Amino acid sequence: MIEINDACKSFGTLKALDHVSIKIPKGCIYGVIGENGAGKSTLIQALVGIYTLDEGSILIEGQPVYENNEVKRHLGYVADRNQFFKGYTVKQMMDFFDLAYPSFSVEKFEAYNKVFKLKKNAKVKNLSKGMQMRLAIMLNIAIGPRLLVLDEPTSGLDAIAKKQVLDLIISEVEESGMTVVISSHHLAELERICDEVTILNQGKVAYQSTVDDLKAKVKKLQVVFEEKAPEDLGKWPEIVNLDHVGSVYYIVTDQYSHSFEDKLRKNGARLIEPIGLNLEEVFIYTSTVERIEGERGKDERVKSFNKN
Ligand SMILES: Nc1ncnc2c1ncn2[C@@H]1O[C@H](COP(=O)(O)OP(=O)(O)OP(=O)(O)O)[C@@H](O)[C@H]1O
Repeated sequence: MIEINDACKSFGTLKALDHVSIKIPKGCIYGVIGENGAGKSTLIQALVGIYTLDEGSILIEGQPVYENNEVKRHLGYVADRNQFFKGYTVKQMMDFFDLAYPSFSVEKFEAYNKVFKLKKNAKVKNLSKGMQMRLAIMLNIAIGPRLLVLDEPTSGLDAIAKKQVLDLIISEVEESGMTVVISSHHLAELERICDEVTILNQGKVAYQSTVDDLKAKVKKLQVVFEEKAPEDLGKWPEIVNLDHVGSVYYIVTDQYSHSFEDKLRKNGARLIEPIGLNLEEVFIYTSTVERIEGERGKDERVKSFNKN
């Protein structure tokens, strides 16, 4: 279990993390998603013990991670830009990891490399960005980590390599029960592999949910009203985006339920048809809504979009 409690981190006056709290169950694949500059890398670097926090705490299985070698021994970290030793070959990097991590398995590395096919005598600096990313992922999974943290692991990978990387992560989680934290703005990929996600927006938690819940609550509805749409429709608290083409209204809600449909019907809706949303669209709609944690943890919402 990983507990991120009220994490705050500023760079000068910029709040890169603003009271972020996340609980990650063991064996979970957890997605941290957000736009450029949302704070994903800052959170990840605090999680792996590179940054200290200004306020709050991060505990991995009850232990702080910063300057804690015992915790770091069981932690794999794939950064968005990985640092390798200049002039080292793939084999030398493997030997280095074998020396540094008691749990590193050369056999596992060799098995992964049957899929990823890196030349062992190739110099790492001569590998493409995608190949370097594959190497970093193989090295870190071969540690057999309890926690694997990946910052934008699929950036720079072609479609086939992306699938291979994500499939490898899923099969390792199934086999070893490790916990994975993965950041990305490639949401379509996370949707496939993640159990839970936190959406960050300007350093704050904008949304936090299981992927299934998120998709069940955030829905786009196509609605036709008997006569005119209610005057105040754009002000309804359940609605995060509203559009219409002629008499057809497109309503995005982040509080979908049968009672919301009943409310629409009581207000003259004659036809209500859900339209599928993928996580990418869910992200776009929810990141326009800032959530402010109230004193008792109750969500109070400020809607930043322009209501019709
Ligand atoms: N070392 C630093 N010094 C100053 N500002 C920083 C530093 N690291 C990050 N920031 C700022 O903090 C904010 C969050 O950055 P961060 O890299 O965590 O975002 P991100 O969500 O990972 O973005 P991206 O998807 O572009 O990688 C940004 O405004 C960034 O400019």
